Formats: sequence, structure tokens, C-alpha cells
Amino acid sequence: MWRIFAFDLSVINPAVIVLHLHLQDYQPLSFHEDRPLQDVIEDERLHRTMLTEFFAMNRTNKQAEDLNLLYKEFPQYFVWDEDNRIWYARKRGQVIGRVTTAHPIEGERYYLRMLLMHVRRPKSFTDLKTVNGFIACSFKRAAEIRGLLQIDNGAEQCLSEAALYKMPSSLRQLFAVILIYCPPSNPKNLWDKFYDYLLEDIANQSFLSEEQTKAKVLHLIDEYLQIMGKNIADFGFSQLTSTMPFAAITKEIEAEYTIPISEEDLAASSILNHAQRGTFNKIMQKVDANVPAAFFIDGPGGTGKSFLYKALLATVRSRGHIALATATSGAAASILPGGRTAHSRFKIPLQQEINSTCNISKQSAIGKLIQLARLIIWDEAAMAKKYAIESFDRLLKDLLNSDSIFGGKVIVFGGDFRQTLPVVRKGQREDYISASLVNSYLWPHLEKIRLTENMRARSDPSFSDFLLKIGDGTEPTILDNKIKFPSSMLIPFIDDTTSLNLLINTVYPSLFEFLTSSSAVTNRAILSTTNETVQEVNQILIQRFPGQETRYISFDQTLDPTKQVDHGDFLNSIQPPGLPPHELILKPMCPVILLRNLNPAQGLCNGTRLICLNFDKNVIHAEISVGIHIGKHVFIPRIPLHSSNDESYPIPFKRTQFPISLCFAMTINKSQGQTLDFVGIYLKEPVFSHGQLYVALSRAKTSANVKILLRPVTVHSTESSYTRNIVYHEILAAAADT
Ligand SMILES: Nc1ncnc2c1ncn2[C@@H]1O[C@H](COP(=O)(O)OP(=O)(O)OP(=O)(O)O)[C@@H](O)[C@H]1O
Repeated sequence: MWRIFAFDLSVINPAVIVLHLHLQDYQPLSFHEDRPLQDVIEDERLHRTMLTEFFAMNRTNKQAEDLNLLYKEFPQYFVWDEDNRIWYARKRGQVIGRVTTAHPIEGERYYLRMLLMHVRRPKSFTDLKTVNGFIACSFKRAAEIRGLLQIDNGAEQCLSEAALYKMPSSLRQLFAVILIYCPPSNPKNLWDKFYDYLLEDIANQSFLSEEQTKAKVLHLIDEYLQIMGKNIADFGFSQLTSTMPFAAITKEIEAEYTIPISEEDLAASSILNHAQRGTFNKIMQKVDANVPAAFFIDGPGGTGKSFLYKALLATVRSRGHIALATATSGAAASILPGGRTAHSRFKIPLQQEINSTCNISKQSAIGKLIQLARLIIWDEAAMAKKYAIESFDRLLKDLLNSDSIFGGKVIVFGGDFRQTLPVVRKGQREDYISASLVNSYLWPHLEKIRLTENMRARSDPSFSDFLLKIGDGTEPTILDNKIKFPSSMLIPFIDDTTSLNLLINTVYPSLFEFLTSSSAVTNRAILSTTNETVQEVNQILIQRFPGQETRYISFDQTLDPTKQVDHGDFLNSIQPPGLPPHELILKPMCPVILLRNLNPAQGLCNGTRLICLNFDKNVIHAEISVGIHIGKHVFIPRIPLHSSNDESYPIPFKRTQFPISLCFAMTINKSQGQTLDFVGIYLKEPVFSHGQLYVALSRAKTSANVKILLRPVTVHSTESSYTRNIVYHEILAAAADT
């Protein structure tokens, strides 16, 4: 086969260097059968292996010490001389190091390998076993202490650590999140162990008997569970709950009725601009009359769409009605009071097809909630796939037994087709266009309303004109279909490192400010196009960030356990979109972004930004830093996260890690919907899809608060003030066609 297919036999580049792996004094030896054994034993050369000499170099060689390498990285900088059995400095050539594999049934050799894969610059076998000055009795124990091994009672450890903070309400939320995301084999046991901590605040209410206190705590946990679509009986607590003395009103509905209404949002309706007011009145008229209506509010970023939604939500809710706030992305949902992603709220399947349906029955709590709602808002509808919105239409028709569009409810969609479109993996331009709402049978039925006055960039009208031209694709292209930026907005390109440093220092002039005033700095971000670039910037910033670092290593498991040994290292090395990194490096007060909807009703959505406060082995204590839940203290547990069905990552696996990643930098798509005080745009590569440049620029309020770093296409290129802008004019034309 090798010959038939003409595979290369020796020209594999870069070369793969296989590194020895053995326990102490278990060096593999080869010697001639005639050689006397005593002679073999005394041959000092045979004692040396790649591994023992790796340790030796780390003890004695200054270069190895400074490089601070993992075993697998060592061959990139040093060459193994097999004859003399020594490492010497590499002068040229690129290689990849692979540590010989070990199977878990091999015991200590497997754990030794695990340590070698994660511990930098070990100086001996004993050094590998040493953690915080303590020499562990085995490699297994050392791996356990370093948090490299998944422990069986992770959920229990997580709760024990969180219980010490004495925050019973946050602990109850954590208990609910654990029940949902890491279901323990025996939830009742967990309950019995943490019962005293879960009720600390309620036990002080002396009028409640012990039985009632217990019932109330379960009832509160049940509330969180119901909001996340489960209930306490699903976890075997039915006997206890049957004694609950509390009204059985559906928690979903109760939660909606009790969403706090801020004075600011109520007052917002009185300071709307002319177009906002007209829209507000039109919609409220329909809500008051409770007659069918479906609107699409089309406004460029910053024209006050969210401001208008907040005014509408506050007004409808203050009249005692239910108004559901949803958005396509978690980031946009977290800006609205009671906001949830449309997918989680309406149980829209993740893979939508032409006739996919939402999994909500008429009798269910959510079904009833939707029937009761007087107004439903769906922000960023331009970013949703048309099939998702069509399945929402079918859901409403079914729940309300009506053939009218959206079951005859008052629905307000909002969005801006200049911004990024629904993601179509490996999609071509026509796939993006066909997936858009403008191509749905619903589009002609929506009453279009346009907002045009840019409220975000009011103080800089010329910037707001420039933004619109970028969004509409009317900014003149000068060179090779590229647009030119004024030099005042640019970070000069000198070389990659110098210019990136300049950008970082402009966006984050003082990282120490994070330690005292987190809000001043969390409203700054560096935006870029790809996950790789975002990760690169985040790594640089966390290194510079003051304070002691904590590392959390994920446990990556192939869904097919027989593939684990072959793919374990590979899985650790990849960073699929939507998953946290294998090695999460954090410091107190550093900003992070949540990657899953842990508890949307309590502000923990995919896209919520947080500030880390304390790190324990199995729980992170953090504070919400933006949106309506700002200042709230929360616990984040480790949860199993599944890789997406992306064909570029063909091995299905789950990564157990804290569902967060650093957010000094984030992708442009993730920033959609957020207003930032200062924006750095790092275009290492030009933008690659419709609306990205426009979304990135329109996060800022004035041109003085945006700095862009463009990397010229070639090293010698002088055109560092030009970049590509991608606009699909057919979408904008279809959206404008009412
Ligand atoms: N009528 C108004 N009076 C005062 N400030 C307003 C008004 N309308 C909007 N704003 C402010 O303008 C800024 C932008 O508004 P908002 O975030 O609602 O815009 P948007 O259209 O939702 O933007 P995007 O599409 O980018 O999310 C916000 O800071 C908001 O508080």
C-alpha cells in the first residue's frame, strides 16, 4: 500500500522525535549477548537516556533553565546525540517532540508521563513528585495534588470549597448548576452533606420548623432548576418536596413576574428620541390592545435599539404583564433585564433544518409562560438563522392554536443587517444570504421600522457617518478594493511584536487599575477576527497582569474510551471554538467571559463577563462585571463541555474545565451588542465575513476611542492603512426592500 500510494518514506517534515519514557532505574538497554552483564551495568553511558539527560540539562544548563521547557518541547531547542547520549543546543531545523505513549493500566509510568506533559523544567524524578515543597508518595498522588487527575467526587469537593465562603444563596445556585451539568450519582447524599450550609440564612427565620426550612431550601433550588428546564423531582427529591407548604405556581412564570424593573428603564420612555418614541407608541398600542403584530426594528449599531427594548420591557412589566426578552447571543441577552438567549428560552434545536420544531408542549411551564406573554422581544434577529425564527413561528402557532403569523402575539425583532450574519460553517456568500431572515417566508409579514440617529456616537457625528459608510459598503475603496483609515485611528505597523505591544499599551495603559477599579477596565477590549489571535493577546496580557497565577488543567476524554491513549495529547493541544483552553491561566481580578448558559436567569449566560476573585481547586469565586446583574457574586464549577460537530475536529470528545476564557481580547463576533469605552482592533489577518469591520468599529462611541492595528499583507508592503471591508450588498438591498 505504501508503495502503491507513493507515500513518502523518509521525507517527513518536520521530523517527529520520539522521546524515551521510563520510571527511575528502568532505562531500556540494548547490548550484545556476549557482553558480560557486569560490564553492561557499569557502563555509565547506558544509564543515560533522553529523559535522565533532560533532567540533567534542567539542573546544569543555563539555556535549558531559561527556556523553562516541557519534555515534549525540549527537542525543538536541543538535539539528542545517540552515540554520546547527550543533548546539545540545536542550531537549525524544526522538529516535533512526542513522548512515548503509556496506557492507564501501566500505573505509575502513565502518571509519570502525565506529569512530564504538564510540569516545566523538572530536575529529577523526585522533583516531579514534589508539589509545594511536599514530596508525594507516587507520581499518581503528585498528579492528583497538581489537579491533573479528574477526581471522582469533583462535585462534592466543589461544594465543600464554595461552602467556606458562607454565601448560602450563591451556594444554592451552584447546587442547582451541579445537578444539571455534573449530575452526581447520588444527589441525596450531596444534599445531606451540604444541607447545613445551604440553609444558613433561612435557618435564622425562627418561625420555620426544621421540616419547613428543608422544604423551603429545596423549593429555592427547585426554582433555579425550573428556570433551567428541570425540576427537583428529576433528581429523586420528590418525597421531600411533597411536604412543601408553598404555592405550586410555576416558577418560570413567577420568575418573570418578579423581574426587577429599574427606575432608569421606566424613565427611559420619557427621553426617547423622535423615531424611538414613534416606535414605542406603535408597539405599546398593539400590546395594550393585545392584537397581533410583528415588527422588525432595523437600526445601525448605536441607534438605541436596546435602549428602546428596555423602555418597552419596563413599561409592559410595570403594568403587571409578562414581556419576554430574548436575543440571539448571550452577550446581547445579558444586557436586557430578564434576558435569555432565544435558543434556550424557546428550546430551539441547535441544528436547525427546514421543518425543525421547538420542544415545548402546551401544558409545560414554558408553554404556559409563552401563552401568557403580551410582548416578546428578540434582539439580534439578523444574526439568527431563518430556520430558527421559522421554528419559533411554528411553536407560537401551535401553543396558541392559531394560524396567524407568530400565533397572533406582539413580536418585536430587532437587528442590523450590516452586522455579522448567522454563522454557516464553511459557507459561501450565497449560503449566508440564503440562511438570513430576509430570505424567509416571514420577512414580508414583518412591519419594518427604521432607527437612524446614532445615539452612541452622538458626540462624534463624523465618526457615525464613517461607520454607516463602512456598514453600507459605500466607503470608497482606494486600493485593491480596500478602504483607507485615517492615520489618527491607526497604530503604526513597525513589526509584529512592537506594534502589538503599542496596541496593548494603548488599550490597557495600566493593568494595575484592574485591581482597584474593575469597571473602568472591563469596558475596554481588544477585538480580533480569529480565536487564535484572541488567545495570543490574552496570553500576553495574563503574563503581564499583576498577581499570583493559578493554572487549571482540563481533563480531555474521547467519547470512545479506546481512542483515549492515541488522541489524549492531541486533544490537549487543540482549542476548538466555544471550548475553554486546556490550560486556563488566571490571576485574581482578571476579566473572563462565560462560555455556557450556566444560569441565564441569574445573569450567567454565554457571553457574560466576570471578574475572578478567588481560586479554589474545584470552584472559582467571581463577580459579574457588566449588564444588569453587575456586582453579583457567583461560583463557577468545572463542567464537562462537549466539542461541536465540527468536521475540522473529527474526534468527538468532552473537556471538563471551568467554562470560561480570558477576555482582555475577544473575537469581533463575541463583542456584538456590547458598548465599550475603548476598543483596540487587531487585524492580523483582514476581516473574512460580512459586517465584521463594522461591528468592531461600532463598539466605540468616538473615533478617539478606537485604535486599529493592520498588519500589511507582505512584510515590505507600505499599505498599512488599507484593509478589506466585506459587505454583502444583496442582504442590505433585501433588508431595505419593504
Ligand atoms: N434616547 C436616548 N437617550 C439617551 N441615551 C440613549 C438613547 N438611546 C440610546 N442611548 C444610548 O446610546 C447608546 C447606544 O444605544 P444602544 O446600545 O441601545 O444601541 P443599539 O442600537 O442597541 O446598538 P447595538 O446594535 O450596537 O447593540 C447607549 O449607551 C444608550 O444608553
